[in-house]
Amino acid sequence: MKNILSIQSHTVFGHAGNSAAEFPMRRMGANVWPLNTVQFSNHTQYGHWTGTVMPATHLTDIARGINDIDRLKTCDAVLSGYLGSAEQGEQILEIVRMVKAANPNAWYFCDPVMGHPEKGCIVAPGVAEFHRLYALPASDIIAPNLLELEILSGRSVASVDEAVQVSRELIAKGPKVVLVKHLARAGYRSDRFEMLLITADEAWHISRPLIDFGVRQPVGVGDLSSGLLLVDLLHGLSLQQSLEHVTAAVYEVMLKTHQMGEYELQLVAAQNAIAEPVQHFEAVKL
Ligand SMILES: Nc1ncnc2c1ncn2[C@@H]1O[C@H](COP(=O)(O)OP(=O)(O)O)[C@@H](O)[C@H]1O
Ligand SMILES: Cc1ncc(COP(=O)(O)O)c(C=O)c1O
Ligand SMILES: [Mg+2]
Repeated sequence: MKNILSIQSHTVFGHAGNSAAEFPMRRMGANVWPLNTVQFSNHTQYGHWTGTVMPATHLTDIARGINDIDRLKTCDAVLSGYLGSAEQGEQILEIVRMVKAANPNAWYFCDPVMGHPEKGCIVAPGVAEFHRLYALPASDIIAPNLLELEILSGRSVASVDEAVQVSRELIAKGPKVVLVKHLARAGYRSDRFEMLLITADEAWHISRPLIDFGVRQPVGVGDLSSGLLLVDLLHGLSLQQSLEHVTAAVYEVMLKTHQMGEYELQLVAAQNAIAEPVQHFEAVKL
């Protein structure tokens, strides 16, 4: 069994952060150790929420406790996502160092959640800078959406070719794999949802249909995509197989959510389709 220390938000109601990633990762057969950066009533795109941002040292305190019982050496990957404060970022990198000291083969998978002015995802000040300056070089795999790719690289990205080029610039700074989770306006077509999976010498493109959710787009899609990709790669799937599985599984969740007329991702209802999607999309090597 693979063990994943997943450091993200927890929403008591609905699905974002760990509340979007934990169950699907388990459903795919990985052990998940959820470590929550915040405990909120609901995700921030509702516009208001209640709850608490964990003190930054709470994160290292928990990791130290796992080290004290000598289990950190069984951790195969640290996954980070939505942070409650920039200070938490420093502690997460300390945790990555602790895990890698205990298991030199462990990976650090960073989903650089930065907030989204148009969508209304709200993230604390300093978190974007933390991801650009410190998390990027420390990561083994990084999974930005288009805006995050532009902020990480300091470059504007208007096409698939540019996205590949800029991803390779990120790879030169640390990570070995870049997942561009949503190409949006930089994709080939405006009526498709497109992603890229890039290494130093491979680039894979995939696309699936867009579903009309109106103005209320479901949240947590990125968190779900990152979690599933990490499990697939840990299980030894190829880049192509992993990208195809993530795309189909997330599409199944989106379809189920739309069919049920819900705003929150219907992860439990779609669980069998996450594990064995009926949908299939082919990744194309660029
Ligand atoms: N098939 C689909 N049809 C319509 N919208 C989709 C589909 N798949 C994903 N989305 C939407 O695309 C957006 C992806 O968000 P984005 O900001 O690019 O990444 P992240 O989820 O990491 O924030 C989300 O708002 C999600 O609801
Ligand atoms: C608490 C919380 N966690 C995580 C996210 C990230 O969600 P997504 O996967 O859509 O980027 C959000 C977005 O609003 C959020 O409010
Ligand atoms: Mg995201």
